[in-house]
Parts: sequence; structure tokens; C-alpha cells
Amino acid sequence: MIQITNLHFAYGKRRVLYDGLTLRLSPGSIYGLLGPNGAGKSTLFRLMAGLLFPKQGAIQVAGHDPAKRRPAFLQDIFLLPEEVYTPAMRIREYVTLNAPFYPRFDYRQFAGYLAEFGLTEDERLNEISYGQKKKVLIGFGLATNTAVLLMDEPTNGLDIPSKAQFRRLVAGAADENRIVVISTHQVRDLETLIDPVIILTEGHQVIQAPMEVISERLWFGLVPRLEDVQGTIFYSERAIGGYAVVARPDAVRLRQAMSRVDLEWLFNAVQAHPDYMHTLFSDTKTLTHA
Ligand SMILES: Nc1ncnc2c1ncn2[C@@H]1O[C@H](COP(=O)(O)OP(=O)(O)OP(=O)(O)O)[C@@H](O)[C@H]1O
Repeated sequence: MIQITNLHFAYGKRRVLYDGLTLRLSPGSIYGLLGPNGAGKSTLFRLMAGLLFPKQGAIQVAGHDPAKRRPAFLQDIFLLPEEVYTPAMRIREYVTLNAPFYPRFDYRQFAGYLAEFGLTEDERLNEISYGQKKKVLIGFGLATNTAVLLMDEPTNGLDIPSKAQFRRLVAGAADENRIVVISTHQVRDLETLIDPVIILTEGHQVIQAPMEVISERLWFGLVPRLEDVQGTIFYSERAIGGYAVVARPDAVRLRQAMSRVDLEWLFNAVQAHPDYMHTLFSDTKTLTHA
């Protein structure tokens, strides 16, 4: 469990990033953390990992106060940063040096990921591409089997087939004891993987909701004309044959048309109507998907 209660944070005297953030994340889910540039996604990860400290409020991660950085906490959390830096050594040496920090590290599992990504342990981390380095660290992070796995923009730098591999490997490594949180701008990369979603807005609002609830409370679809929607449209964009729309389900005459959550449209709708969306999902912060 990750429990964030009334978190306040700012870098020095700069703009306040969190002004009373409260969130609860439960094991058994792959959370998607979305937000505009500068909203504070990476900062939230650093706070969860104990690399930054709250100005006020409390963070509990798997029963630990991250700020204390106790060994029992550090061996149960892995943070894959957005920008990865790797030392000039072979993958094998990297694993020999770093895996012992994680008591549940599974060497065979890691070897399987490397093989999936078409890499071998003999390769030198300073002689492979950025995307390949990222794959090594994604595999390493999954193989740590920590209770908490935080991944900041993991699909940046991955080619299209690797994104599908990534989804498959993460889905396979997630289990009922693990909390996985993935931040991303590439929502289409992860649409089928993440549930629930957490969306940060510029105005410090936070929406947290399971996909199932989102699809019950909002309608996503294509309409030939905007006049086909009676009532509030939260987001629309021109599309082939009409308009892509996020609206209230009861506002759409064409309700029989299938509605499937589109995370990119949802993201835009939340940024455009943060207060309304916050109210619409105010009761879902502690819900997890079935
Ligand atoms: N070390 C730092 N010192 C001062 N300000 C910082 C520092 N790191 C980040 N910031 C500021 O804090 C804000 C949030 O940054 P953060 O990297 O957490 O955002 P983000 O949501 O991850 O952004 P992006 O989507 O662009 O990666 C930004 O305005 C950034 O300029």
C-alpha cells in the first residue's frame, strides 16, 4: 500500500507543486500516472522513493516512511528514472553488483527479459543504444520483484515492437502483492496496460479512477455532428467522419454506439475541466479495479 496524506511540496521557494495531495494505491494494480509537463510526476516518484522529502504531510510506502531510507524499504522499491545513466561495464557485471541489494531478485527472470529484448549479458552498457539501456533497466526493475515498482516514462526511447513487448512483460511481472506505477505521456502505448489512472492537473487537482468507472461516467466516441450530443461536451476534436467526443453518457443520443475509454481524450477533458472531473470522480480515489 502507498498512502499519501495531505502532501505539500515545493522545490525551495518555487511554485508549489503539491498542496494537500492525498492518494492511496493498493497492491495488485498497474497504475498509470498522467499529467502535463511540469505537473510533478517525477517529483512524486522521488518523494515516494525517499529521494525528496515532503514539506508537510505524510507518505507511507509498504509500511515505511521513505524519507528514513531504511534498508528494508530500499530493498523493496525500484525506481526507473526517466533519464537512465548506466556505468561502463558489461550487463553481467552490472547485475552482479546491483542485484544483491534486492533479496527477491530473480536471475533467471532477468535472463528471460534480456533474451526477449534480444540482448546478452556480455554486452557493454556503454556500447548499446539508449533504448537498449532502457530495456536492460526495465528488465532489471521487473526482476527485482520489489513490492513497489515505479517507472518514469519507460516507453520513451523504445521502438514500436518493443512497446508491445514492454506491455506484455510488465503485465506478466505484476501480481497481487505488487504496486506498479507508470508515468507516461505516451498514453496510447499503455492504454491496455494501466488501470486505474491517476491524472494530475496544473491546478493541483488529482483524478484517480479505475477504467471501468471512467467508462460508466463518461462517454467516448465519434459523432457525425456535435449537435448529436445534447449537453456538456468535455472534449472534442475533429476526426474522420465527424468529431471525437468525451461527454456525459446521458447527453449522447447515439448511446448504443460503443464507448471505450480513450486516455488521450480523457486527459484533455480533465485538463479542460479539472474541477468538474474532480467532482465527478471524487468518490473513486480509493477504489481499485476488480
Ligand atoms: N531539482 C529541481 N529543482 C527545482 N525545480 C525542479 C527540480 N526538478 C523539477 N523541478 C520543477 O518542478 C516542476 C515539476 O517537475 P517534474 O519533473 O516533477 O514534472 P513532470 O510532471 O515529471 O514533468 P515532465 O512531464 O516534463 O517530465 C517543474 O516545474 C520543474 O521545473
